[in-house]
Amino acid sequence: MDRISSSNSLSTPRFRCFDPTNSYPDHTTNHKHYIRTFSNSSFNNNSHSNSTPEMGLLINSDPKIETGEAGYVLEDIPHLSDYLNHLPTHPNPLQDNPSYSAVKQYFVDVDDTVAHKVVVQKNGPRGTHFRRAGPRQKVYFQSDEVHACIVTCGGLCPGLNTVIREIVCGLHHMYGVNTVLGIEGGYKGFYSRNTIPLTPKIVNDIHKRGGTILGTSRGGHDKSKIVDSIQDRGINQVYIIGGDGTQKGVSVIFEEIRRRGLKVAVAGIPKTIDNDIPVIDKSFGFDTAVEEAQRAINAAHVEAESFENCIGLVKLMGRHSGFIAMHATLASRDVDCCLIPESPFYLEGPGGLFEYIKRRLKENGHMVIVVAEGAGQENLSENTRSINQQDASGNKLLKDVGLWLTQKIKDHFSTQQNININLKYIDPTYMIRAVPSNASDNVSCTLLAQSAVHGAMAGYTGFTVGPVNGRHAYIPFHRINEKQNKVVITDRMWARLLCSTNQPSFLNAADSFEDDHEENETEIHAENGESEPNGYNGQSLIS
Ligand SMILES: Nc1ncnc2c1ncn2[C@@H]1O[C@H](COP(=O)(O)OP(=O)(O)O)[C@@H](O)[C@H]1O
Ligand SMILES: O=P(O)(O)OC[C@H]1O[C@](O)(COP(=O)(O)O)[C@@H](O)[C@@H]1O
Ligand SMILES: [Mg+2]
Repeated sequence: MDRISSSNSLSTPRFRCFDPTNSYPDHTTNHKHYIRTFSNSSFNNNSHSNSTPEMGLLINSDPKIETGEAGYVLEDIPHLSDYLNHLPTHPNPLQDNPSYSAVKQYFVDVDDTVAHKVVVQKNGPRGTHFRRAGPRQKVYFQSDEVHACIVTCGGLCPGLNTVIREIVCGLHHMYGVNTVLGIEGGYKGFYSRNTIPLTPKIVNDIHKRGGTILGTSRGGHDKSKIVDSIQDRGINQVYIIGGDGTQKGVSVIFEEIRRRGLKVAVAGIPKTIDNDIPVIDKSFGFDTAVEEAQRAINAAHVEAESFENCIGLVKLMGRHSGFIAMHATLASRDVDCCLIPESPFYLEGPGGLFEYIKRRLKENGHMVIVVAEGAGQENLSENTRSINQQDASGNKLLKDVGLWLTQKIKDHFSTQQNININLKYIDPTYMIRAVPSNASDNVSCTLLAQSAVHGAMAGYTGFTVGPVNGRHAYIPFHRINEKQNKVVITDRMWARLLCSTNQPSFLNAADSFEDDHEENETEIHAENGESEPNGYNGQSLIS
């Protein structure tokens, strides 16, 4: 097995994945290949161990990348045994669980990996793969040894409570774990808030409620204090549920835990209503958000139909990624125009928004516009745009594109066209975020939680779990944190949307898009190479 830095080699030898949770004769030699460990004496969960490489622990934090035949690449995740010697293993208790023991295939095979891309060319390389999630034959924790904790960070998203519930129940029912702590109020809760014990009884009904029973927050990520708190409490499995910001925070926490040489498994569970996390097919809560957005769009349509020259305008979530707006538009069929951050638009002149509005009102007497919150920010004038203002987590604060559009449309039609426009603006953001997850998201949450639990019990650490082409995989942080997932407007999904609304593409007359946004275009093409042809990360909703 070779370890490489990046490239796909077609000439590498035949390969067998090394999985420390299954017994193979080449176990030790293989693993020592990329992580050298001199000692595990620094493992001490009761003092703030500050082991450094100089003190005896040599830690390689490079990505674990292995190659195989025909351009096969495995982007692997860290394992506790990478930096801790002589960790005892135990048979997986699921082997005695009647639900799992009957069929061997319920356990993950050592060679199972999940392909990042499913659309491939006949002679192309096999490409990037991730380790498949699921139960292993061996575990690295005994049931009564596990002290787990769960924290939720960032904005709300439907399904948070379901994930909490299923981690607690998964640990208890599958692995006999009884000690799970809830950290209240996001990252800062590790050092400034109380904890609550979580048992299957306490979490029994929480999936029916919106929000998170643990509370959440932005900001307050203090790596040292968080890891101190983890050590002080004797926690050895950390489940962190949150979005793109949170996953960056998990990565930092994991690095510190590894630096201190702690036997603590760290698992990130991606939560993003905006669907802006790369690699994974989609995040839990997304389907619920799209479904809930239909209510706002329906209301806008009813209003628009009822008044003369009426426009229903709905602002949906999506700071940098227009997935909710795009899918809500495609689902609704009542939307005449969808504006997203990835597709710059303009108001005046041929091919612009005003021209289109005028035509639709003439043809139909009313129209519905859906705008993602991050759309058109480049159009908002300097005095309406909040330059450099950030929330506690460092996210740029956006101005309300809905209010801006409302004003611009009204001004334009009353002064320049002498047409009195009725405009009904709906911002359902917090109503959408606060609902409980729907049935399909509940299933996603359950699978995510269980995959995270299987991974941590098997000693894996420093990973984010998520569906990749419909199969759950353990994804290394560098892949999750390297970029944001965005709608690729050169992919066919955007063409489908343009076709369904019949709106202008805003591409033809916008010379500025080609000239002034050269960097943007490069980015779009680069991303296009990374994404599936359907414009979605993985599984297509509409093929
Ligand atoms: N680059 C980063 N490094 C460490 N922590 C971060 C980073 N970015 C965000 N965080 C922390 O992650 C948490 C959630 O981030 P935020 O952006 O608010 O929400 P989300 O995770 O939903 O994107 C916050 O507590 C924030 O301090
Ligand atoms: O008002 P808040 O709580 O900062 O949340 C608003 C933001 O939350 C989101 O819904 C989700 O953002 P996160 O992924 O950072 O949680 C964004 O679409 C929106 O801008
Ligand atoms: Mg975010």
